[in-house]
Parts: sequence; C-alpha cells; structure tokens
Amino acid sequence: MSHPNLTHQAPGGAPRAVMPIARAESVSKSYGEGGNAVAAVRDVDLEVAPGEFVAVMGPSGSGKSTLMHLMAGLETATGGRMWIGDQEITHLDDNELTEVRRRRVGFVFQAFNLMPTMNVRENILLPFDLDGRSPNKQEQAWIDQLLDRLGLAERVEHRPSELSGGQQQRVAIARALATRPALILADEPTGNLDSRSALEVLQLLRVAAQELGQSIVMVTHDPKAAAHAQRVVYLADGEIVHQSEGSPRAEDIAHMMLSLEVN
Ligand SMILES: Nc1ncnc2c1ncn2[C@@H]1O[C@H](COP(=O)(O)OP(=O)(O)OP(=O)(O)O)[C@@H](O)[C@H]1O
Repeated sequence: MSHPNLTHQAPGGAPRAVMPIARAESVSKSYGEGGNAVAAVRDVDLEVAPGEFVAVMGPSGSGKSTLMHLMAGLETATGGRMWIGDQEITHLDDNELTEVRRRRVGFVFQAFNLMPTMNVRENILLPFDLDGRSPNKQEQAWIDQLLDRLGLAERVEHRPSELSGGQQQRVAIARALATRPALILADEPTGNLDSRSALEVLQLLRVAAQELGQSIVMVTHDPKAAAHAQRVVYLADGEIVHQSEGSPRAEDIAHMMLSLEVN
C-alpha cells in the first residue's frame, strides 16, 4: 500500500515536503490476554524524517525495545499501522518483512549476533552477501572509514571470540552502517563501550544521519548519548509522554528522566 502522507497535509495546512522513513500511527502492542495482558506500547504516533537522528528514552519497562521491534517489523502490532518509507509493514508476512528489513533497515541490538566462524571483515560484509553482491567503490570507502573510525582496522582478520565485548559491539555497528540502510535502529549502541569509543559511535551515527541522510532511532538510558540526537522522545508506561524540540542538553534530559522515574 502506498504511503498516505503523499497526500497528507501537515498541521497548518502546508503539504508535506518529505515522506518519513519510519512512521507509526496509533500503534499498540499487548502481550498476553485478559487479566494478565501487558500493554507494552499504547497508541504511539511517531514519524522519523530522512536524515533525522532520534533518541528514545524512558524508564525500564516503558516500552522502548518493544517500540523498536515494532518499527523493525520484528514484532506485529496488536493495533494501529506502521510504515517503513512508502511501504506499510503492518500486515506483511514473515518473508515480506525479511525482504523489507534486508533492503532498508540496519540493526544494532544488544545481542550483537556476529557469526562466530567469520572474521570481522566477513561479518561486516555479510549484509552484502545476503543481497548477492559486493560493495561498490563508494561503499568500500565508507566501510574503510567505519573500520578506521571504530578502531577495527587492525582487527579485520580476527574472529569475534578474539575481540573484547566493546570491539564486538563496534563490529555490529559497522555491519549495521555498512550498506547505508535508510533506517538504522540501535538499542543501547553505546551500552558496553568506554567513553571514547561511545563518543566515536555517536559521532558516526551523526555522520550517517547528516551526511548520508540515514535515519536513526536509538534507544538509550544515557542522557549524554541522547544529547547527540536531534530529538528525544520520552516513553512512560508504553506512551509517548514528551518530545524535545531540537537537541536538548544532557542535564535537561537527565532532569526529564528523573521526573518520569519518580512518577
Ligand atoms: N515477550 C513479552 N511477553 C510479555 N511481556 C513482555 C514481552 N516483552 C516485553 N514485555 C513487557 O512489556 C513492557 C515493555 O517492555 P520493553 O522491553 O519494551 O521495555 P523497555 O523500555 O525496553 O525496558 P528496559 O529499559 O528495561 O530494556 C514490560 O512491562 C515488559 O515486561
């Protein structure tokens, strides 16, 4: 189905200039049934523009990971509709979802899912292999830049078991960015990293957004990490309760988080 925003009017009546790369419309997700049902995500409306870097924050159990999985088509919504670019993914079957993800989405999840028998280079090139092609010259230059900036250039022949946890995480990040997918979903991408590596990852995500036009949605508990995003979306009890206008300061984010956690 085509995207309704092609003909959509933005608030104020002006036609929308760009189609969002990810869009949730009144999306809900419940687990279980009857008295045991848990409403993990409730009536969420969210749009992420091309080249936008959005951080998602909220107390533990507020629905951040579930929202991310819904956006990726890894979970099926129990209500509402979801799009990736112009493609509605709400009712796609598993094969169709796999295809959309492979072509358009890069993931950095907490389980890095690196292939243990492959070295760093082979792991990073895996998305190209799955697409039945090799990187072109521009893509190879980008991969070299990723390896360099992530401090992995000397490690390309190593297997994951020969790397530290932080290095494995950086390989997963390089792999997610390598094909320059339109949408990057990152769950705590700086969670296990020292502050220098974390800064490098956040700066890379910004480069991917600002220079390559990739859209990034990053779940994080770290106000300093979230301050690198252009917008921060706050969840509580499965609902969006606040959104920043522009990049907020880490102190303001920490303050907001505190108020959500005590409520
Ligand atoms: N597969 C599942 N079955 C049942 N309940 C689930 C499932 N996955 C998540 N939940 C529940 O949904 C709610 C939201 O969980 P979710 O993992 O999305 O929160 P989160 O904000 O990512 O938390 P954290 O910051 O602790 O990772 C929680 O109450 C959780 O227990």
